[in-house]
Amino acid sequence: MNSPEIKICGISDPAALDAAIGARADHAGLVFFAPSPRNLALGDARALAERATGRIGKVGLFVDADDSLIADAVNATQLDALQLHGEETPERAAQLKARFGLTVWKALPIASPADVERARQYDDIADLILFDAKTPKDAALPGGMGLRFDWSLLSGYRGKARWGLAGGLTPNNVADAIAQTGAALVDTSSGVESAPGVKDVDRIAAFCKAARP
Ligand SMILES: O=C(O)c1ccccc1NCC(=O)[C@H](O)[C@H](O)COP(=O)(O)O
Repeated sequence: MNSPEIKICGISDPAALDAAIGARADHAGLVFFAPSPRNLALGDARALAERATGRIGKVGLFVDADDSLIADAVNATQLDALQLHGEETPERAAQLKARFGLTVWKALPIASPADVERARQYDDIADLILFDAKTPKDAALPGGMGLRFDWSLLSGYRGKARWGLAGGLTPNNVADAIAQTGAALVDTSSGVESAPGVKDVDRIAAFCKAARP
């Protein structure tokens, strides 16, 4: 089994951050999307980022955000990466990469082979493609809903960019997900929570141990 990088997304309190760091996760996801139960006010994000810097990667999560929101978040937290989780086009992703000079992850919602094929449009732009489960059209969130997709859809994927797997990953299924897909990174949010937006430090530890025994 390959040893993938681990991202714990939707970190919103110091105990969860310390648990991710203690479990040797590689990235902490900080959500800047108001409808999310994990959304961070800039002041809270700044405090978490100060605790994280030098100990874990800081990935800012945005959904079709304008430059000013991204700039405010970057200035407050010195993000290491931007995760674009909306309808951002390759051109928008390239524009943000040029403006902020940061690593750019593009999340793609997956439910069909055609959805996977879209990754090719970001091949020379995104530093990582994050394959995530497509959420229902009327869903409040485009991610972070604990939904899985059919991992076999990725078996034929041969893009240039590194790619990661998200969507419904838990301590109980992440080892299978890695074995089945060979993902270079695994990402979870709901799967390590006791309630939406409430991270469970024991589940964070269990997820990281299962992903990287
Ligand atoms: O986490 C959120 O609240 C969120 C809101 C809006 C867009 C994306 C969001 N999360 C992005 C992530 O990277 C999640 O970790 C990913 O979607 C997997 O979430 P889950 O299925 O809950 O593990």
